[in-house]
Amino acid sequence: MEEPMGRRFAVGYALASKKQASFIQISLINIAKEKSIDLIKIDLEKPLIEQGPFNLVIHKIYGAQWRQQLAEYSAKNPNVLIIDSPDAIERLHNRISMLQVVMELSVIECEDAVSFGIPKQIAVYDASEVLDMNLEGRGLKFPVIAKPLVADGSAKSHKMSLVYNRDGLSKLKPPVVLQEFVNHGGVIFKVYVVGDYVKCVKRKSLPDVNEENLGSLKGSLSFSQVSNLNCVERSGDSYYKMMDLDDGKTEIPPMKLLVDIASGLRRAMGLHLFNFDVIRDDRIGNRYLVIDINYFPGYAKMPSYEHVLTDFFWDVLNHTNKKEIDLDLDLDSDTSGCKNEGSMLVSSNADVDDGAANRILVVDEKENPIQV
Ligand SMILES: Nc1ncnc2c1ncn2[C@@H]1O[C@H](COP(=O)(O)OP(=O)(O)OP(=O)(O)O)[C@@H](O)[C@H]1O
Ligand SMILES: O=P(O)(O)O[C@H]1[C@H](O)[C@@H](O)[C@H](OP(=O)(O)O)[C@@H](OP(=O)(O)O)[C@H]1O
Ligand SMILES: [Mg+2]
Ligand SMILES: [Mg+2]
Repeated sequence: MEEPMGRRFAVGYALASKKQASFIQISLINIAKEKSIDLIKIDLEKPLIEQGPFNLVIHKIYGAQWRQQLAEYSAKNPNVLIIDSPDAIERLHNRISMLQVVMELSVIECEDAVSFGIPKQIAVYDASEVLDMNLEGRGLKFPVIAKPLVADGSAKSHKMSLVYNRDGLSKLKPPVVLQEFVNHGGVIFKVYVVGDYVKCVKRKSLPDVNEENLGSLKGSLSFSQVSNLNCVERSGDSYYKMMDLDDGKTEIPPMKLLVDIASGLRRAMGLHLFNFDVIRDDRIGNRYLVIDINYFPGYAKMPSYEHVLTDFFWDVLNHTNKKEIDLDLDLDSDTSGCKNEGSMLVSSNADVDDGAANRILVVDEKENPIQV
């Protein structure tokens, strides 16, 4: 669709400095400009209400103050799109409510023998609960992953531990979620969603745990952001070349399933910009588990993200009114219209020095890297 002559759109972005540095690449600015879209930084030191005018505001900022600013801005500028609503984003800040929504997607029809779900998990709120907890009685068995209950973007919220046995439980600092560790062949699928666009990439994950070795393993092992460990500064295409895993043998989950989950989540959560992590349960061949959902993830790691995001901005800016965008989440029931790409790897990392890429690094209690 051609833009009307002379009409330009302003997209204000409010992002933490690290996110801004990775997302606001010159390539994105230029591609958006060609489509008459100007990306404008929102100054977080000044009241939002004094900035603009914007046609669309995108944001990933935490806290009550920012929510208040958005509410005031929205009240004064009811026709400006805010993507996404802070209330809708909030659900992803708690690892229980985050995955609960997956369980509510009961309408998805799967091909023969293909199923999806979430790992068994329980929330532990109090340190005293941990010590005499009967895991088995609560439907869990070792090993489990302990994840901070709160997923608020802080470094702390990404600090996890793989707990092999009862000894490992004593070190936990509730509130945490204890989630069954599911062997999945060391590969994770990251499914990026941008409106109705869906893209799946493969990354390295934690290696499988052999049940026979459980007795001999020390209590627990700490780790953080495993799937981002090979992340390098973006330069040209090198970001995703380094990170995407081209092991030549792991097939991605059926794309129809991923697109259906993506559009189900989009509607159920009322969000346009997120990704979700999927593993294949090694115990049951065609069972896929959603283990994490992230708001406004690292899109710059997604091939051609500049075009994908620019097309998305263009689409939402050209809906005739704001209501239509909000309703789009509920009314767009035809998933066959989703733009998705069946195969994940646009690039091969065969030409990349794979020395580091072949290792999974975890950190011990004192943050020393260990190789597993
Ligand atoms: N239930 C599970 N079974 C097996 N491995 C898991 C499980 N949950 C998490 N993992 C592993 O731990 C890693 C981190 O878990 P998770 O994605 O929940 O953390 P996160 O810090 O929120 O990640 P992100 O950086 O994607 O936000 C995953 O990428 C995967 O390698
Ligand atoms: O720190 P928080 O607010 O939790 O957000 C992170 C997400 O949790 C991660 O999922 C993002 O990495 P991926 O895009 O590889 O999933 C990660 O991407 P980034 O490190 O490239 O910004 C972050 O968006
Ligand atoms: Mg994750
Ligand atoms: Mg996460």
